Amino acid sequence: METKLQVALDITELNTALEIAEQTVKGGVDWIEAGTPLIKSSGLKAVQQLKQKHPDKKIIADMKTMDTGSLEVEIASKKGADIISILGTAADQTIKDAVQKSNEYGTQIMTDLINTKNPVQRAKQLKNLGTDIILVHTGIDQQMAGANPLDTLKEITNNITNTQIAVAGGLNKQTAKQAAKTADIIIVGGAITRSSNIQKSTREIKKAIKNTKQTTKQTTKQKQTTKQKIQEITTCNLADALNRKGIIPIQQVSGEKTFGRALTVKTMNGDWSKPVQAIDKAQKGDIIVIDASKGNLAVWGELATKSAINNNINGVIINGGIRDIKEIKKLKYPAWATHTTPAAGEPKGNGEIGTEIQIGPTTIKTGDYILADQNGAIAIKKQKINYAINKAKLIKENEDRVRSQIQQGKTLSKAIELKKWENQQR
Ligand SMILES: O=C(CO)[C@H](O)[C@H](O)COP(=O)(O)O
Repeated sequence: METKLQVALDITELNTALEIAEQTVKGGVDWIEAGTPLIKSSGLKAVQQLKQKHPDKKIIADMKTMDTGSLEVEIASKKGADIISILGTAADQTIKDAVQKSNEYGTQIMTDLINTKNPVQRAKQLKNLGTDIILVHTGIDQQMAGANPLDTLKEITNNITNTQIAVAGGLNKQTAKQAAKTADIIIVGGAITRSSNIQKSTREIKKAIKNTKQTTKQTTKQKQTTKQKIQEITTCNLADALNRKGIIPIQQVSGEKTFGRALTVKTMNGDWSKPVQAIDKAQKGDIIVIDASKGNLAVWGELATKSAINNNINGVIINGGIRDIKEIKKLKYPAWATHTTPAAGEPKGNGEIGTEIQIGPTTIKTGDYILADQNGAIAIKKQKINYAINKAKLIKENEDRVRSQIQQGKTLSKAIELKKWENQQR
């Protein structure tokens, strides 16, 4: 069987999902999935409308059923689904009921191995329970921590035969191509739905999975670095990704966006001794984060800035005052502070470098990451950095989709189907 390309419409606005589906069909997609978020926000009319508009395409209802297998397969089948997804972690009885009901309706069951402890063992059981397609799947939340489905796919395809294998989880053109060497169905969500040209990206992925014999070494080469991802996101995306955690309440004074590890400094009002000593202690690429308890006197100015530039320090953030603004701006140095003032204090040597500090609601430790731009600054715990950046990028790509709809003349309220989110209980 030729490898199939299935687009996963994991979006919450039905009209947008239908428009995207249209484009993917033009790009040569084989199967169309009503993603779980789409079904949960718009109901099974998403499946119904997709089937009405694309009667020749297989429509997948990504129900992720965990219980009442028979009932959920029945309602999805009645609405026009050709394939219904059931969670592999569901009870065997749920799977059996789902399979039986799908046989009655002439539909198929795709069991999703997402989050299964022993995927190979469970896949064997699912096959014996009569499931038609086994899906190797790394969920979107797991992807944020850097996981991908390719290793599990290898294990599954080495151990399971005579059953169709699907794969999903952050696949892009390169990884889809690699996966298509062994998988029968390649499921792609974000790399198509969040791309700026849906038709083109569908066509490219479709083409890539056809030529699976060619070398696939480029996976790692093409992987975006943290630095590249940082260039694409803003602190607003990051604030959304972190549910408003880590906000440092300060204002930009000078320079552009910056990113780096925090070197913390605790000092007192106007005491610029420890901040200046921190310049000598900081590593290349660090950001000096000073807590001067919003003191009215400046603890940083032009000379400290010049010294920080010499030491390749990525910026300064001050819970307190800064001065020499004209000069610092001229140097384009990335600087944030609570206020500007012409009055500096004196170097008394109070405080500590590298100690935990608290600015507003946020505790910052040396080694935490900082992203700062025109909107403000955010501290990210080092254990959360990959998740935070990946999630922020995903949020940014979702916004891009809305952005392009506005560009095409839709109002914001229409593009996001705003009314749908109103609390209808009240
Ligand atoms: O089922 C899903 C999430 O649970 C997605 O549809 C699936 O992961 C494909 O989307 P993406 O390519 O964005 O990961």
